[in-house]
Amino acid sequence: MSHTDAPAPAAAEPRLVVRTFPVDETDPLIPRTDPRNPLVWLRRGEGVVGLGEVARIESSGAHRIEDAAAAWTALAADADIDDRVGLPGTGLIAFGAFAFASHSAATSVLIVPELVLGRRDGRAWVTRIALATGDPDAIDPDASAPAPGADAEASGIVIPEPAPKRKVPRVTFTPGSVPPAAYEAAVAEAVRRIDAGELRKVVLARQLVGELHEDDGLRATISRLAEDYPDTWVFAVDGLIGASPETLVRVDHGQVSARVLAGTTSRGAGEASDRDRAVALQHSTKDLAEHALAVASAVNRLAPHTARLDASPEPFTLQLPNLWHLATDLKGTLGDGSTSLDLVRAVHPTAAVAGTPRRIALETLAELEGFDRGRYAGPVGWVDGDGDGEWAIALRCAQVDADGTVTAYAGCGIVHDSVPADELAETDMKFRPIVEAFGG
Ligand SMILES: C=C(O[C@H]1C=CC=C(C(=O)O)[C@@H]1O)C(=O)O
Repeated sequence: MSHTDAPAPAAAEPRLVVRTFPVDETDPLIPRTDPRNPLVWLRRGEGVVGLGEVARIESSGAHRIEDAAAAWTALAADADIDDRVGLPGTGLIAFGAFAFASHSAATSVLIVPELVLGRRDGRAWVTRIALATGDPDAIDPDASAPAPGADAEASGIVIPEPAPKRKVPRVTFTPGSVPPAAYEAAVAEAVRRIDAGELRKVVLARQLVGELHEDDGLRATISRLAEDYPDTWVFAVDGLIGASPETLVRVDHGQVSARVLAGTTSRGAGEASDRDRAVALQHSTKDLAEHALAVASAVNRLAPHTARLDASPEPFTLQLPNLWHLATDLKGTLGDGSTSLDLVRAVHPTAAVAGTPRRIALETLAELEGFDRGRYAGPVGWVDGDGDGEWAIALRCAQVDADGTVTAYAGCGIVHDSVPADELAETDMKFRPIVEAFGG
């Protein structure tokens, strides 16, 4: 019997082989990521960047988050993981970005990179992820368990050199489908509906659109965001790029946290006027009402999953280079073994990006905005093999499409005493990070 007549072996399911090693240093991270498809998650210089792609989970529709979560759990359950660092972001991870709305044409993605470089708490690491088919001949020998004491170098892992610093690409933005006057009219209509008792709050956004001609300039844009807005989550996932100050939810070994933002004012010109603006924000009935609804939506959705959940007693003012926000931090303990993606599903969309009541707010914003938000205001972040992860709300961001179209988004919470011209001015403040990071 020739070998071709032998019974075919059962097709083996592909499985991920994951090796994390400590290394001396991975700084700077952003200049080492893939120039064309950067994967980035950073705050205050710490976090992870990814290169390459070994697996991608795509989903869409009303069940996009739970479908992705189930596929991820199945993929991770089978993975062969050797993590010699043991920090958040080491071992197996996927970067993710989800569409805001169930009806969106945008796909939601979880991307497993081939190489992850990270730094946290003064430690640096590299993770290599390979897809093995189960056929011993197909397994990359370098990706199988390294000999005891082997390090990244001995395992054949080469850390990419950082690219030289370059100027940010220049993108000229113009209003998208909602010109400024139409935005003001939409805000006025939302206030009318709120006053008529149809809903209490709705978040209305508008877009700016531009064209990117240099497809490898994105690392400079992301570096600029990280330099100018170090206290935000700077992210890049599948062309979605931004610097969000709002933590949707983090899960780390049973600990849950979130930062809820809603209520905004501009920075003052001098020190005294800047302080006055923050104090006025903290006492503004309009902003406090807008904020309280956002906190209530997050707390009500997280509470069933937590054994304990504490909120900072009063909203505090969060200073960013372009504006002040009202902020509330939530901290708690997981009560039901949920993963970070389970909690993402539970809380998204909060009233910081949708409104109250949620269903009516979603219908109202879809009608009054008149465009597909794509992944703007959706969850963006990462999840690990145990389900822990960090997720922000994709704000102060733009989606860069394969044809070079750049769509930036900004929105405002509208309540009964919102003034259309003020809300329009607020969107301009919120566009600033992303417009400037594209040379504007
Ligand atoms: C919807 C956005 O911001 C939200 C987060 C913080 C403050 C907000 C506000 O004051 O309106 C928004 O709720 C956006 O930046 O596009």
